[in-house]
Amino acid sequence: MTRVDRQLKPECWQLPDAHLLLWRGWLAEPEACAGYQQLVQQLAWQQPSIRLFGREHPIPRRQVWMGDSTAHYRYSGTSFAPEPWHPLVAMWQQQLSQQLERPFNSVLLNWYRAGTDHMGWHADNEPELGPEPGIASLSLGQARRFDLKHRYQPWQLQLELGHGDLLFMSGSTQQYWLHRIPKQSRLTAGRLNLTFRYIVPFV
Ligand SMILES: O=C(O)CCC(=O)C(=O)O
Ligand SMILES: [Fe+2]
Repeated sequence: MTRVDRQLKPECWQLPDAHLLLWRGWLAEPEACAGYQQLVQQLAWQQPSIRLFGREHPIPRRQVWMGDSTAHYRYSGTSFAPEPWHPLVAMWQQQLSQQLERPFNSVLLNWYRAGTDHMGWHADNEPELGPEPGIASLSLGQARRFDLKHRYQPWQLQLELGHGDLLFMSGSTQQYWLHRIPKQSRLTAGRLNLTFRYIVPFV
């Protein structure tokens, strides 16, 4: 994919308290396909447990935390050191920082092996992300539904994130809106999602 293609206008929504931009096909088909295969095969996928109402539950998907060594990530009371950058992911990180004009020093990769893997309602509002985090989310593989709902108003939005699509969430989105990847049990193919973030370094 050329630079010119990537400057295509994104889709955007006039949503109160949110700022969302979506570039369909930010990665061209061959690059997206090769990326999916490489990352699924080469990364050390984990299934950590999270504590919910006093009980430990393994997350319903696989994940890897990757980034600069200073970008620690706190999850369920524990601080995780990131895996070193995979060269392909490092290349996308640089392209995204340039296009979106902001630094990203880490990425959470989620692998949904089939439609039964999912992620519940949450916001990416951890204190180490700062007050108005910019989150760049790149999807590869099976298209999945991405739901958003306002925390205080009866407003919802459903998007579909497809192979190679880039979604950028910024401004007050994480403060006012929750998002999730619901189960779609009939889907059998896998999907990868990479959320590039900037974590205030932990020294
Ligand atoms: O898989 C997705 O598209 C969403 C991932 C997500 O919300 C997250 O990593 O915080
Ligand atoms: Fe999220």
